Amino acid sequence: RGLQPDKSENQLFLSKRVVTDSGEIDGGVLVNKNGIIEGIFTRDTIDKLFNGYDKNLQVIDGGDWALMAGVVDSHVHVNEPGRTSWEGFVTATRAGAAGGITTIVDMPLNSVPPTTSLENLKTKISAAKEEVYVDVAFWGGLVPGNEEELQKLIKAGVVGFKGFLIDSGVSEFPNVDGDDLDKIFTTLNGSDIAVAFHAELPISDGNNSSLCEKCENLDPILYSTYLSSRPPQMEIDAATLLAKYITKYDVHVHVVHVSAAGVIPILEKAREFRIQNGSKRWRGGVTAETCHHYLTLSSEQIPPGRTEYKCSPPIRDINNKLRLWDYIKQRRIDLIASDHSPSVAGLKSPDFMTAWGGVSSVQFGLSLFWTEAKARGYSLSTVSHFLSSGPARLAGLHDKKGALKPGLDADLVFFDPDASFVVTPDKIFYKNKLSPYMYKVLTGKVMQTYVRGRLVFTDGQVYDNPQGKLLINEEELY
Ligand SMILES: NC(=O)N[C@H]1NC(=O)NC1=O
Ligand SMILES: [Zn+2]
Ligand SMILES: [Zn+2]
Repeated sequence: RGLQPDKSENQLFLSKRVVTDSGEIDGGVLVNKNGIIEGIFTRDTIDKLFNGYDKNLQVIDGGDWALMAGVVDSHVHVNEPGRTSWEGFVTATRAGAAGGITTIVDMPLNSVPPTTSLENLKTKISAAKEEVYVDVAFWGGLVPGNEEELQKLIKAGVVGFKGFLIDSGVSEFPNVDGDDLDKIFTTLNGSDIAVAFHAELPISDGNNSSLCEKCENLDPILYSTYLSSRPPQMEIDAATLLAKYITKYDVHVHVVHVSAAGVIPILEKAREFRIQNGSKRWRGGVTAETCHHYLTLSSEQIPPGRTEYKCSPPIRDINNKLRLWDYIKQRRIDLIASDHSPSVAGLKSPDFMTAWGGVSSVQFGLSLFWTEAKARGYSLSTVSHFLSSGPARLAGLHDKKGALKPGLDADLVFFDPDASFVVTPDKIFYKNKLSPYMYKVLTGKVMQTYVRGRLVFTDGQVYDNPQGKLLINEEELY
């Protein structure tokens, strides 16, 4: 596919279902030449204001397709440079475009080097700069001893920091422990940005804290063996530790990929303490994310040897999944992301104990969430709340991204909420065509994606000339 049409005109996107924060309207979104939303109008107003339409106005009529804010996926492991055979900026952002994702936020680990210093961020940026199909922002990484890099990374425009409380699976990104946490929280006290944690703590049984003492005699081909090696208590213990820091320091703490539902009340108690003490931060500066795989899948349905389902924390039982959905309903979870953490097929051998932990799903988030959400009676506004505005708010991008509102970037998706499709390898744009959703039927299909008013995906194809930008402070880098 060649070049897309120039964006030299104002545009009017029409839809019978324009999805705003407060519900759907029959109307349109006016976008200026710079790709910024000028206004949202009802059909009546459009007929009056744009009577006969201006010659210089390009009208794009989606008809019955819903018009939504682009998805912001705040949790994507792009892995470039260093593990580019696992994923890369070209493939991850093309997959994003095909999935209605208009901004991804890259995780600091699995790339070599990891994003733990300003120099390393520059290395990553030179890899990303060549070609991105949607906008890309960056998390910085927290590892033992990199405190002096944090302010530099903030200046360079990282959206926040991410650290592990348990082995990360890659040796160049060691986890942080008690002493490191004291330093990190002291260094970042009062800062605006979020500090995100992979929140599992190893269970210590006294003298040995191996992850799988008791599982050694169990069959590693069975999912249940892996599941029993990472019980909910590991997430509960980590959340309890973070709650202590939340009450001591003024830092936005975000827990990524909550699987164990019991984490949520612990974080809420810590948030309540913050709010009682006058915190003016969004959600008291305590937020929780869960992922599509925890809301879509459950442990009972994972076949032996199918390690494309392996991730950490693990996918738990159906009761846990239903509790997470209750928290979604009650808006006690703040956002949903993919945690797309791919690898090459060779690392996904049938042994659950040794296979790479990570699910690939960037590109399918919108349809995955809608498949479950529609069946539960949720609106598309709810979808945008969890997939667009929540993640944009976490990443501090809410003045540019995440909603259909005047002044924000015209990152738009035409979504057919009634269509369905089967996930097949030929539809996948990310690099390694592995997925726990392979051959599953999903409801809701991304028809077109626009980044700042520019068409990047249509008719199942991504346009060849990339329109994405890196969301960094370029002038602070060189
Ligand atoms: N290193 C890495 O990406 N780990 C991720 N994979 C996963 O399943 N959970 C993670 O945190
Ligand atoms: Zn993680
Ligand atoms: Zn992750």
